[in-house]
Amino acid sequence: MRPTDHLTSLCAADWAAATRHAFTDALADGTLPEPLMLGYLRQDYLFVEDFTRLLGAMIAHAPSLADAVPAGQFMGLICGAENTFFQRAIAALGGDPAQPAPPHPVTVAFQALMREAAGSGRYEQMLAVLVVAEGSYLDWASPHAAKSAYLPFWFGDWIDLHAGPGFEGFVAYLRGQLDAVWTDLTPAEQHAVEERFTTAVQLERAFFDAALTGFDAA
Ligand SMILES: Cc1ncc(CN)c(N)n1
Repeated sequence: MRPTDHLTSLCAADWAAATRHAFTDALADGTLPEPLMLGYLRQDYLFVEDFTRLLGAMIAHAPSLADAVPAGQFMGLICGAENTFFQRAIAALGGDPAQPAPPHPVTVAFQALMREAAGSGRYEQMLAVLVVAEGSYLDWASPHAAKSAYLPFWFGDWIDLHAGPGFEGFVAYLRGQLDAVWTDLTPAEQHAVEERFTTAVQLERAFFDAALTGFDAA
């Protein structure tokens, strides 16, 4: 079994819940109330800030230029099209993208996880969080890719950013990086990756649970 399949198998119920969630089902149907999407995007913009720093740390720790280039290209997407999406969508839904939301406890927990991974100095720890963050989004968004063109852009573009051959290739690259380093890790290091990975999946699930309830209600 691939190491990244082993990691997913450790938290299969949470993975399934995070990738087949009522929040994303409603988003893809276009029935998600706009205030819930706005609350989600304002919290997720806080997530993206620390995600960007984590990706930067991962690039800094990549073993070679070839190992770093796909992540460097993805950084351009995050700081380009995705950042612009947040600003456009939050404004269109009635928010102010220049006013950060008060962070919800789930967002705070996710920020802490990403900062710990980024500060660990350990490539595999950084990859554990990145594989979850991008792999879980690929899994929920891909089945809905054909619907995106018929949705308001704040739903449709969010699906498009997480589906399609380019994003599939990026997730495959992240998984390949983690798979490649796994066998050289000590049992303690592998256990630390398992902890980081399963915690990240729990938080992905909790993030969508909170988004469905309404972040602003917290
Ligand atoms: C919480 C969360 N996890 C993952 C992603 C995918 N980039 C995201 N935008 N937000």
